[in-house]
Formats: sequence, C-alpha cells, structure tokens
Amino acid sequence: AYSWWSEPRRRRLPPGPPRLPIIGNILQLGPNPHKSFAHLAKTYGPLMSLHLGNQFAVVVSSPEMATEVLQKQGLVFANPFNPVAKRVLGQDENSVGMLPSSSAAWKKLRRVAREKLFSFQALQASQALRHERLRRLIDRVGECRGAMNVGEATFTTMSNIMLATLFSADYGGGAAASKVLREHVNSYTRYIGLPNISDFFPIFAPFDPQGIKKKMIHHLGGLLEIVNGMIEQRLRARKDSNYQKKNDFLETLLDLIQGHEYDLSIEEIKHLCVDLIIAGSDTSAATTEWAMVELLLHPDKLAKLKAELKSVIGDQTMLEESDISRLPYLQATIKEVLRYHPVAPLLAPHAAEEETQVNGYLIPKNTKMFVNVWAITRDPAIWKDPERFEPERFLDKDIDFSGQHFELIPFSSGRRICPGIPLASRMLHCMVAALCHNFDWELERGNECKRLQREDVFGLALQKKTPLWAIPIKV
Ligand code: HEM
Repeated sequence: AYSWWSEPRRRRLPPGPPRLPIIGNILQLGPNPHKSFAHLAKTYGPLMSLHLGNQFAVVVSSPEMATEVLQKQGLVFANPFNPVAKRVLGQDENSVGMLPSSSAAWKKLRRVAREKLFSFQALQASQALRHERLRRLIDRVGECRGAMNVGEATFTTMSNIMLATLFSADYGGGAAASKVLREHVNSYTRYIGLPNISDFFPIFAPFDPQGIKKKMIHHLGGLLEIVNGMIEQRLRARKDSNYQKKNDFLETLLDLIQGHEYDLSIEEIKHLCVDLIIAGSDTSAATTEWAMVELLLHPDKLAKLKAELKSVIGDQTMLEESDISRLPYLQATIKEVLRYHPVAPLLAPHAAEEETQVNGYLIPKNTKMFVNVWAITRDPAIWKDPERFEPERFLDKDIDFSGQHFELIPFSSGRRICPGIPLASRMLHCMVAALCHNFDWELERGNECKRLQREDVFGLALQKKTPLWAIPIKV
C-alpha cells in the first residue's frame, strides 16, 4: 500500500520549515527576506521549499543549485515571476523585464539592448554624455563646505548619468521636475519590494487590500508620461531640417522604429526607457554608496585605491572609461562591493514554466524561484572570511560578475541576466574613481558609527538605512 515514507524522493518537494495553516511561511519572511532565507537555509539546505499563502516557492542558496536553475535548466526557469502590482498600464505586453523569454517581443528587445544600446560602439558613442555629468559631480562636491550626503549625491548623479545616456539631457524640466522623476522611481522601487497579500492570495487581488497596485499605477504612469514627453519633443525636433543627431539611446531607438528590421513601436520604446531608468538608477547608485561606506571604513584600502589612481591617471581629474582595464585594484574593489552588498540580494524571482526535478526533488509548475545571492556571497564555505571587506581576494582570482562564476552573480546569469552590465560596470568604476581620486574624505565627528552602519533596507535595491554623510577635502 502507498505510504508517504515509501514515496519515491523524486515526487517529494524540497525540504522546508514547518508552516502555519493558510498563511504558510509568510511570517518567516520578516523585513529582510534575504537574511531570513539565509538563516533557514542553514537548516533546510541549498534548495528549500516555502509556502507563501497559496504560492509555492523554492529558495536556492548555493552556486551548484544556482547553476542548475539558471543555466542547466535555464529554459524551465526562464520567465520572470510577475507580481500583480506590476501587471498594469501595458507592462505585461511591453516591458522587457516582464515578457516571457519565449516571446518574440522579449527576444527583439534583448537583441536591441545587446546590439544597439550596450554594445562597445554604442557605449563609446555616449561616453561624453556621462563624462560631463561626472565632471559636474566633482565640481559640486568641490564646492561643498562641511559634510555632504554622499548617498544623495550619488543618487542624483547616477540618475543624471542614466538620463544623459538615454536622452542626452538631465531631465529637462529643471530641479523641481527632476525631483518628481526621482520620487516616482524611488516610490516605484519601494512599493515593488513590499510583500503583497494579492500575490500570496490571488483571490484578494481585485480588492488590492494594501493599495500597492494603485500606487504602482500612479508612479509608473508618472514615469511613462515623463518619457512620453521626451519622445514627443524629440520626434518634433527630428522634423527640423537642421536637426543634428544625438549620441543617446533615444536617438538609436527612434532610428529602429517601424519599418526598420527591428520594427520597434513607440509603445515599446516608452516602456523600454522606463525599464532602463528603473532597473539602472537605484541599483548603480546604491552600489556606489556602499563602495564609499566600505572605503571609509577601511582607510588602508582607500589609500591603496588612491595610489593606483594616481599612478595611472595622474593629475587628470577624470577617468576615461577605457582606463578601467588598467586599474586592477579599482576592479577588485567594485567586485568586492558587489559581493558584499549585492543590491538585488534575491535577484528577480523567476517562475517554473513546467513541472521539473531539481537535485532529485519535485518542483511543480508555476513554482516561484528565488536565488539568494546574498547567502551565496556570504557563505564561509565559498569565501574566506566573508564578513571582511577585502578587495585583495579578487587580485589573484579569475572571477568576474558576467554570469559565468556562480559564486558571484549579482547581475544573475543565463537568459535573463542583466543586459545593462556593460553600462553599470562603466558607471560604477568611473563614479567611485572620481570620488576617491579628487577628494580625501573625513567623517563628521560624533557620527562615525551611525553614518557607517552597514544596516540595509530591503526593496528592489538593497539600500543603506542611514545615509552616509562625509566631509570631502579637495586634493
Ligand atoms: C549595480 C547595478 C545593477 C545590478 C546589480 C543589476 C542587477 C540585475 C538583476 C539581478 C536582474 C534580474 C535578472 C534575472 O531576472 O535573473 C536585472 C535585470 C535587468 N537589468 Fe539590471 N542591474 C544593474 C544595473 C542595470 C543597468 C545600469 C541597466 C540598464 C540601464 C539594467 C537593466 C536591466 C534590465 C532591462 C533588466 C531586465 C532584463 C530581463 O528581464 O530580460 N540594470 N538586473
């Protein structure tokens, strides 16, 4: 007769913590799910089951299991798990981050990103736009008397670098309009990070009990409107016979509009621009802030970095993006920041397209799959002294973050790997170099501990809880 102990292992779900009736393991998520999952994985292993209301989820916490789900069985797990609140305003049909990997629209948008936006040539062409924004950051920091909010400066500059790469300009409407844009991005990322009852219990979705969907419609709608304004302005300008083409993404995208082999629609361009702003700004800015926190906590590492920058770029204030390859300690520093502070600690959740087996366990169709990069990058079995900030660990190791080395996949791996890596990499190296090469940094007396705390806030991007304030001294 059938009994559970005679059930073959391959029909069993991966091990997981006991659950409460109805809500399952929801209470165990806590405010920092990446930390709660890492803690639970110590007991239940690198492939762990969770029941989140009606949702069945698995959490992967080792490089071996990550290789399995992102690479070997990459096709099965190639689709994003789209939360209810994101399925608004045409996002399902147009957003590169939400379309299924099998769709022609996703393949087309990824091809555009790879070949036209983030290719070496395209990024060389838009380099001057980023350079200019970095120069302004150096001027602004140089004018600062006393302490400044480093996080805020990096956030503003990263948004401006992103907007410059996309549209050539800072958001054209001036400081107030730029603030509106930032608020939309910030709120969008905050709300999307909140656990939503509508996802755990789809039966409640029509009522939107926490009002998250309503907020998302407001903020996403605001962003789409801003981008729409820029597109219309550009389309009008392009009609002028004296019009001079720009070197930004929008120009490239409008050149690929219907009729061209890529056949992009205005709707697709609009959603792609919003996706790039949302996916690229806070992630890169938070990583830069973490880099500065760690360098201020480790003056010896900062001194090493400054010495390297001095010897390679000398009296120049700015780094050329092509200089990055000649700065091994800077590269090691950025890798170590991405290891120690992966800003997307659970990557983006994926869904199982069909029933499958992983490590001999059953993974039912539609399972929500998280990869806990945070747990992997702090695992003492993989990294020596993982709780130490030690760029040197990368100097003699051939490990990078391009998705081949599963112990370091802050940008994910496989089909859905972040397409923005080439731009993110350029921005991160240049921004950290600009802040370290041109200034010495001192902390406000009395506030050292608070400002340098490593406490973070979970959301779309893992951000520092207390902003970093420090005093820049021009060198
Ligand atoms: C430190 C900086 C960044 C980090 C850590 C990061 C990380 C990630 C991660 C983890 C994903 C999800 C991958 C998955 O589903 O498995 C992702 C997706 C994505 N990222 Fe990034 N990202 C960064 C910067 C950027 C930048 C600068 C851009 C573009 C300007 C960008 C554009 C995107 C897009 C469009 C997607 C969705 C791709 C898809 O679903 O096909 N990211 N990123």
